Amino acid sequence: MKIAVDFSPAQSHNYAVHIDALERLSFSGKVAIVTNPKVAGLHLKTLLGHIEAKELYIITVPDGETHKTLANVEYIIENLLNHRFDRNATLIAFGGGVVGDMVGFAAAIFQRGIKFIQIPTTLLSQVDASVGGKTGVNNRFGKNLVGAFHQPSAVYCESAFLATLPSREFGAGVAEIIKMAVTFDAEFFAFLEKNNLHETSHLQNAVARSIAIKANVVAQDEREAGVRAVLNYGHTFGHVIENETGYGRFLHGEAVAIGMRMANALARKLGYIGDEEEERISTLLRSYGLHFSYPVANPEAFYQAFFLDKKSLDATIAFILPKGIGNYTIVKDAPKETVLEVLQEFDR
Ligand SMILES: NC(=O)c1ccc[n+]([C@@H]2O[C@H](COP(=O)([O-])OP(=O)(O)OC[C@H]3O[C@@H](n4cnc5c(N)ncnc54)[C@H](O)[C@@H]3O)[C@@H](O)[C@H]2O)c1
Ligand SMILES: O=C(O)C(=O)C[C@@H](O)[C@H](O)[C@H](O)COP(=O)(O)O
Ligand SMILES: [Zn+2]
Repeated sequence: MKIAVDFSPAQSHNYAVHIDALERLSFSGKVAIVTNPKVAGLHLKTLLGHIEAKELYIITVPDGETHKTLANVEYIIENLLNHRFDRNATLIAFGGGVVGDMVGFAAAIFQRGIKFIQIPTTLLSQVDASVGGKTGVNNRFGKNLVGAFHQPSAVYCESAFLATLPSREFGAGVAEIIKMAVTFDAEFFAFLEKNNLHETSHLQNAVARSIAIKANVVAQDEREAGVRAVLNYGHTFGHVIENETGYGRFLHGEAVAIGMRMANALARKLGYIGDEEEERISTLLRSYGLHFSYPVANPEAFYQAFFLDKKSLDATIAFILPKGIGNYTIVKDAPKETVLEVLQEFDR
């Protein structure tokens, strides 16, 4: 199957997301596969069987969110310079979203931009991170605060790679799937309520639907001037949680799941969803182990951190909230007291 990411009329960077269709990839210029030791140990041999290149290098970066740093992007770039890479070169991001975001950023800035291909190996990176061209790294101030929009030239999602994924990582990917259903597609949400994604055919269906939603959104609004911000549902809160907890306690998808429940509590207080809708979303999250307790230690500090969010413009915070199920609203005037109430009451 193939899903187009079509930026018409500016078609220069259109590409396709290929699902279970990885055959032979041939390159005339130099190629570097960038991965981490875990993914390399599990799947690199399989990938190498699909690559044909005169000069191929493997670059490994350390595993984990704490390593999604500018220093590691520089490490990738120095490897490319050592091997005399030029503008005809291609990078292949082989791993989860951490590898994908860093490799995409390295490709965006190496000699002002070279091609890269995403071969995502986690559920989260297949349904979300590999599509749409958001690349970048974290720093001590927060998540993804340094980066660039740089679209891949192709994405290959192979379900076979997911066979080795630990169950917590599976759940983290489901969180981003639920995010897309809550905000864009009530029918998809009902599908998720009825069908367990541990069953292969349901998972295949959900992966394809999520990618189609994401492709459609980013094609309309590549640089997040409007609708793309909705893909940030749960993230305004979730990114603060990831940063507060040192990028170690929760996986990205888990922090987003907590963030979605915080956003839902705000949406309920502001009248955009009712108790029943809030409960339906919580029940679905709970069924994938995504119902974590997170008493907010310092609500004021948590609130101040929202101003570092990239959606915060001119000192205004933008909250992405569900409006019923399958629809969204972007709220820029949420009263501070109401937001603080949500944070104070959360999980107590
Ligand atoms: N650019 C975007 O649009 C976008 C979207 C969503 C998330 N993200 C970013 O993606 C990151 C999260 O990505 P992630 O959830 O893939 O995390 P990750 O990249 O850290 O991967 C999760 C873990 O799974 C391991 N792994 C990868 N593939 C495996 C496999 N097939 N079998 C066994 N283990 C495997 C990794 O080595 C890692 O330990 C965050 O940094 C987040 O900010 C970016
Ligand atoms: O593609 C997008 O747009 C998203 O917001 C997808 C998110 O799941 C992802 O975590 C993204 O990296 C967050 O974006 P950010 O701009 O808030 O860093
Ligand atoms: Zn995300």
